[in-house]
Amino acid sequence: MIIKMADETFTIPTIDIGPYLSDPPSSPEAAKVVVDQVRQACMTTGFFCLTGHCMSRELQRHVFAGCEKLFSLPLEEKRKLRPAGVLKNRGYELIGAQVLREGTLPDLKEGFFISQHIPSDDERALQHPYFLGPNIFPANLPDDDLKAPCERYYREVFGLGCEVMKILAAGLGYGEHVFDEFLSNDPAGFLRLLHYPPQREESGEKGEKKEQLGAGAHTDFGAITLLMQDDAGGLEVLNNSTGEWVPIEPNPDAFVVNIGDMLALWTKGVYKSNYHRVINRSGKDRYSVAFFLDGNLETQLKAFGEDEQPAGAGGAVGERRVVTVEEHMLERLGTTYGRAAKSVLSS
Ligand SMILES: O=C(O)CCC(=O)C(=O)O
Ligand SMILES: [Fe+2]
Repeated sequence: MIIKMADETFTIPTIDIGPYLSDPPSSPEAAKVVVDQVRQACMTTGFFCLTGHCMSRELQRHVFAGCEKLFSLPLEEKRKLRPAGVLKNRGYELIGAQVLREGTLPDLKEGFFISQHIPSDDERALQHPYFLGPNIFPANLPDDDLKAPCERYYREVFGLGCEVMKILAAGLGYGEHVFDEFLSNDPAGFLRLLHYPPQREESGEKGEKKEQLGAGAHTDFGAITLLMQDDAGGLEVLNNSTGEWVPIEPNPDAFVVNIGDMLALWTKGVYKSNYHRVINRSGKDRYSVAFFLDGNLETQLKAFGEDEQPAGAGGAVGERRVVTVEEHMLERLGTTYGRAAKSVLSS
């Protein structure tokens, strides 16, 4: 019998970025330590817990309180919160709408997307109707319960995400302006408020049912993700060399930051976009808020230091085509949500 030992080299560090952010600046040496720690995390697990940020605990609590109120609305109210037209990533996402891992049951979670509010007749929304458009909020929740804290949180977490991108740029060696274009032209970013009902570890008899997860194993599509989780726990990261799922313990002071597929592509896999999943074994409801930094929809995704290469999905074999951020996002969203539709149809 082979007994798998826990791999102590697979650690998800907690990195205090305070010395990098501090105003007046702390010593260049202290800022460099932050840059190096972040680079190391990106090259190994692709995950770190970020502390030393300026977001207030009060705002975070306010957003979580908003999540509870939103998700406890009657289902028929939540179902109405769907965007018009082709706009994705706004409004309510039903339990079971997404299958992140092929072969598993639809995820046991419900979500709600918020982004920058852009009126539907705005030129930017007309040009990018899939990702730029108006936010949707439930009419029967006071603005102060959900809209106001979430809009403020969105602005602040976006700012924090941009700071993380600066730290990444400082460690990458392609110059401090390497992400300037990506972060220009109304860069896209999305908040996803998430609710995971409690679940039993195994649903159904062994072998009879497919695996049920809160969120199936997946990598994130964008550049980076900043996640605020409550105290329920359940987020796990894959240690590829042992196959073990490593929990990320909740820390109210920390954002969980992870590298997404775009950074892996830019760095040709030097920065890891790692698999993670959620199983809510806490016996109570779990809430989390993910912020995905997806950037300038027109940016072409190609590895740093290369003029052109086939990137992402969508390019035919042998065709040297570079996809844009928008094409990449559409392809990834199409795959995971398409799977859920198939799974519902076949169940
Ligand atoms: O809820 C979590 O802890 C993780 C969510 C997640 O991985 C995602 O939405 O991509
Ligand atoms: Fe994720």
